[in-house]
Amino acid sequence: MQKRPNPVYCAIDTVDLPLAARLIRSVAGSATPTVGGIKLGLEFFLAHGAPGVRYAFPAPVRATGTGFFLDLKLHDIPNTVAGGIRAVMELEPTYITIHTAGGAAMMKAAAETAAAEAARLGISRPKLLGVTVLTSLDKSDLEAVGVPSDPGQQVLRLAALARASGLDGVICSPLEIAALRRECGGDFVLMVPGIRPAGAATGDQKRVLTPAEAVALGATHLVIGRPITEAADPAVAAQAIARDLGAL
Ligand SMILES: O=c1ccn([C@@H]2O[C@H](COP(=O)(O)O)[C@@H](O)[C@H]2O)c(=O)[nH]1
Repeated sequence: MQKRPNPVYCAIDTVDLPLAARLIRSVAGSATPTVGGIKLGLEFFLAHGAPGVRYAFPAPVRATGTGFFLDLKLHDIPNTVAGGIRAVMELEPTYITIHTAGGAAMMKAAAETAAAEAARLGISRPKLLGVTVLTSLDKSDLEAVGVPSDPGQQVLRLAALARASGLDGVICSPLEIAALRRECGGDFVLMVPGIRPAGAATGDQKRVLTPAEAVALGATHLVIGRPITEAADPAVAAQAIARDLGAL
């Protein structure tokens, strides 16, 4: 039977550089990777920057076709965010995140800068994804910061703004996938954290579903961190998820 592409991006959230390199090798370094991509974000990038990315996620591992999601969640004035995009382009990320709450002008500046820099460097343009409502937040958290809508409505509003501003997709929780697919169409990238295999600890995540549920609803990619990286054997944990999704 034809295997599906593996939709799982494994979140490597650690400041321990050798550990990050080991984790990446274990899930993505073999001839049959157990994840479709690697996500490096705030914690890792603040500690190790671009040299750390090149060390922990070297070209031979990327050459297996493993995607690279650089989850920096940029949020500043348009000129500063454009500069941030320029600064990481040579790492050739597949995806970069910016906060939709930074507004339309910021998102447009980021999208235009990514396209112009990719052309100048002769590399593929990274896809820009807008962070909507963090998956660790629920309705009462939104109310506490002065947003009276429920998370579902707020995510739809921010995703529409992201799309109109030239972004390729958004980060959303699994609970918003179906509505976003209806509103934003089949090509809009839905990168979905808040994913927990049945029985796994939710930790600080509040809007969660299982990997199979999120894929059935129409997620493009799933972001899964601790259920893989904190397992006794991360490669085996990732393999079980991939098998469940028909991707191995
Ligand atoms: O709304 C968001 C946006 C980003 N994330 C990131 O995804 C992973 C999830 O890790 P788990 O260990 O599977 O909870 C993490 O790197 C977050 O920074 C998110 O969870 N929610």
